[in-house]
Amino acid sequence: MFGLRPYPNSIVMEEGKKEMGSRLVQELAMSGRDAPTSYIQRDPLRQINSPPHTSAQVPVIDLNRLSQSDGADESVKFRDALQSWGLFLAVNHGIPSSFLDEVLNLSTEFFHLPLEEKQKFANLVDGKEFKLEGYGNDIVLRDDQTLDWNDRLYLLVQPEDQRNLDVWPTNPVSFRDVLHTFGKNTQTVRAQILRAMAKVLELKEDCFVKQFDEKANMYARFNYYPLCKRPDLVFGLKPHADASAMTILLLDKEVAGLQVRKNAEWVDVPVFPDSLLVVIGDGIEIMSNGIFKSPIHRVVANSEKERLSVVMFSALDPEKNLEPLDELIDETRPRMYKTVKTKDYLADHFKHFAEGKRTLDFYKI
Ligand SMILES: O=C(O)CCC(=O)C(=O)O
Ligand SMILES: [Fe+2]
Repeated sequence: MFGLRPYPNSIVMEEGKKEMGSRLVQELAMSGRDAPTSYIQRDPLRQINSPPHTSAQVPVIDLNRLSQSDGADESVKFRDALQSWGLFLAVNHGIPSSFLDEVLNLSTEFFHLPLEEKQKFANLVDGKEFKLEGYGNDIVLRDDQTLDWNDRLYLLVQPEDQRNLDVWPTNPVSFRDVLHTFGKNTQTVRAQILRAMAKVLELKEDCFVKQFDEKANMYARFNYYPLCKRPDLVFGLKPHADASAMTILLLDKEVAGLQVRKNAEWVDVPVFPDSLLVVIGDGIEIMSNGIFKSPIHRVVANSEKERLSVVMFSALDPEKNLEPLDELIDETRPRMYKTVKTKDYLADHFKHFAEGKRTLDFYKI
């Protein structure tokens, strides 16, 4: 989804709306009843079952080769992936596969806990005050909002001193430690990618990496997609672009479902064990002055298998301005986006996501 914390980070939902939003999808799925109308896609342009027609395949990039002196061909692939796809599957990223398995297993264990156990970390207080962090589902801001068929756990991971441990699960017991380590690992992978981005644009190596200072935000979003009886009518996650600067995802090892929009078609992101999926967010699209693309993507629901993803969103310090790098503006490539404070962009995105609009469009010059 949008991924990041809006400001303020706690909102009281209106009467009527809270009934729409306070049910967990897992409960709905277990009840065996049909999906409530609030989950049904009403927009005819958003056909769910449009099967991918294309033979285009999501690029796979070897991160280790990118940094080596003989990695020129990999750099060409990398640049093309960022410009024409806005995402790629990263292999040789340096995180041991046994650790990635642990992250996925613990996440599954959490979602399989009894409801009362998970509710201890709920994002909804007294059934109406919606907190951005914690376990639950979408805040409902509008009567005509279409909800998504997933429950999630959403946690600020960095800066470390701003963590809200009240909503960090203590069950499974190693959950917190593993998330802490995964956050550090993701940060290392992020730095590797940001340096490689600078290199392919022939810029100073640290020009992107230095934007992510110690106040930069990293959020984890654990998405759980229960079985859905009507995947033809309901999205696991509706089409959106990420408002982050960069998103690094650990996807389910067995069940696909994520699709990316490419050349006016939906392309499946394949199951690819031990890889990480790297998605450019609006932040990097803006900083790169539109050279790198923040792609539209969505998750289709599944009537036979549940699915899980662990998503790490990176954004700048909320107080920092988001704007194109000076080095990427000239007469041939004029500035394409207005300057906006990161926290204002995120707040806007939060509103636009509920309305089904794309935030980036409001900042184009
Ligand atoms: O679950 C997935 O595969 C994608 C999740 C996603 O796009 C998001 O959380 O922003
Ligand atoms: Fe996303």
